[in-house]
Amino acid sequence: MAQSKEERILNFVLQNAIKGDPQSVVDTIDKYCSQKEWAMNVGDEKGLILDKILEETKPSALLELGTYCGYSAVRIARLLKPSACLLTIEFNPDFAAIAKQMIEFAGVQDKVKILEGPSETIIPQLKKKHEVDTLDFVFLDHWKDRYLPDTILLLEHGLLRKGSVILADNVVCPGAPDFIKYIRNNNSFECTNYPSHVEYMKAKDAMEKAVFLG
Ligand SMILES: Oc1cc(-c2ccc(F)cc2)cc2nccnc12
Ligand SMILES: [Mg+2]
Repeated sequence: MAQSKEERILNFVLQNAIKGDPQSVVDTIDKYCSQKEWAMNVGDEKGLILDKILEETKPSALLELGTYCGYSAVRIARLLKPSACLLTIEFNPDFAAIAKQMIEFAGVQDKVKILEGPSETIIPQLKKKHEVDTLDFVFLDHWKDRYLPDTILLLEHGLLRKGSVILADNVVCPGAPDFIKYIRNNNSFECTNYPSHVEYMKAKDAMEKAVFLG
């Protein structure tokens, strides 16, 4: 069976990165995806914005929507304190299987838990099934038409607290206009836009940070 692009990315990491070194895994994925095959990782340019917001927030309970190959899960986990935990939801089982191996190779498996399935099913289970109280940080990087409904689900299920940070990738390209319209007009959120570019490309993109005010 022909290898998928995601399998090629994983194999390149397994053969070229340093086992147990998350920075080398991040750098190796960026090298492959900028030089060989484009893939929808948040990438190095937007990754630095993500790093900075994580270092400011110092979160303990984190949720990511859209694991893909595990690039941002490894990128996030490398900055977390030992007691912190990142839950990452991935709908596609093939992607989830790749991400699991990527996260284990990077050595961050103790801080990351992959939840396989649709976000609309898993988010309502976070409190009772996954022992979440409230989330300090949420990274939205899945299908853009799920950003708004999943944000509303987080609110409805009491998963946000005063100061919770939501960071959304791709608010320019591919874009999430309904999410942006909602979050910027909702007085319970303080929004900041971070202009950038599509990963590994010159095309414009941006990230949006929304702090929940309670
Ligand atoms: O970061 C991203 C970029 C793109 C994407 C696709 C095609 C283009 F032409 C440009 C950008 C899609 C994404 N889907 C889910 C999560 N993240 C994505
Ligand atoms: Mg993205």
